[in-house]
Amino acid sequence: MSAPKAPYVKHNNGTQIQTIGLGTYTSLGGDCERATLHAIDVGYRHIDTAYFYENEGEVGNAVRQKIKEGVIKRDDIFITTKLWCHFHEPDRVEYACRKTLQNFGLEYVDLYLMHWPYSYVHRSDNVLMPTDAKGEVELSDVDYLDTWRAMEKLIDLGLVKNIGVSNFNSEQLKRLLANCKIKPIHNQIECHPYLNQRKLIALCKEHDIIVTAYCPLGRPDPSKKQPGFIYDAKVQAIADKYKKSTAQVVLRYLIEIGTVPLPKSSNPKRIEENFNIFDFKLDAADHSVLDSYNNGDRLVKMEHAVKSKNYPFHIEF
Ligand SMILES: NC(=O)C1=CN([C@@H]2O[C@H](COP(=O)(O)OP(=O)(O)OC[C@H]3O[C@@H](n4cnc5c(N)ncnc54)[C@H](OP(=O)(O)O)[C@@H]3O)[C@@H](O)[C@H]2O)C=CC1
Ligand SMILES: O=C1CO[C@H](CO)[C@@H](O)[C@@H]1O
Repeated sequence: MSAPKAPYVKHNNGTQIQTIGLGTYTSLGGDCERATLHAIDVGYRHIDTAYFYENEGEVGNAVRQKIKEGVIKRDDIFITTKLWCHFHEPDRVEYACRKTLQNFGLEYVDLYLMHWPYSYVHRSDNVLMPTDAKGEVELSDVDYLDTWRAMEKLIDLGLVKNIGVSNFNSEQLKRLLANCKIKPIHNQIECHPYLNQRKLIALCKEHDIIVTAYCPLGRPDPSKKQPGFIYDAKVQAIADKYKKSTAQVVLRYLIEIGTVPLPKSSNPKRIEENFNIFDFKLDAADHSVLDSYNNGDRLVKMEHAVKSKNYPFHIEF
């Protein structure tokens, strides 16, 4: 299968990242491996996973198989994974990263993100959401600056090529930028027409931080009363104009407003569809329609962490 071309964004440090990545959250039980294999054949060179998704092994199997088949070399593909909240104590960070690399069966990852700015207590490596007797998630108060300093060391150790953050708000980003040796190259945030994040994107751009957009399709669900914007008539009208699907229109929108979307799919046809977006461009009128959906609705609220001083969603952006 010949791979269609997808553009790359370039960071000031020389790192290049394909402007679309395969999301993998909830891809499990072989689906993630099959999805990653297919995505690589289709032309994806950017895969997003996390320790929390419990599928790093499946991503690693697929990547190693494609390297073995000669389809890609290791440095053709950009793999992002994330440090989970129970590994934030600085003396757990290197251990967590090595464990992740073991899961992948790889020697390094291209990007290691701090998944959230808040932290949990560590009960065991496999207890991802530790809860107390009342069933409440046990938060801890590790300062993300301390976690970050431990992440900086991973670069010198050769375990990761780049480091970044996820779900950081504007104040957390500014505090981190003012107190770090190595600046984050990424902030991965929820971004879609209901929450288009213009202000946070602008701040990131100012500081040379690439924004990856999670939930780019808004986790559509046709069985729901409110199935999501990809089922909306106004988005359908734009899609008809370009002979594209509504998902393709939304992914283009996210690229054109300055993000790198990470659509998750484990369906071969949709994996192809989501990549086939580099032969059209939206016009100003389309942007106005898509901008009009921006009502601030967040899908991922993580309300169990609202009492943490590092909960990111108490402020506007
Ligand atoms: N840093 C963070 O805190 C977070 C990061 N993420 C990352 O972002 C990725 C994307 O976000 P996610 O939450 O998965 O949500 P998405 O918005 O990507 O939605 C995924 C859903 O959309 C369906 N879908 C995919 N393509 C299409 C299409 N073309 N038409 C119709 N339906 C489609 C998928 O079904 P199917 O598989 O059947 O195609 C799946 O049900 C995650 O997988 C993860 O990698 C996500 C949340 C938080
Ligand atoms: O990456 C993630 C996937 O979505 C989850 C919520 O549904 C988040 O907990 C997590 O940050």
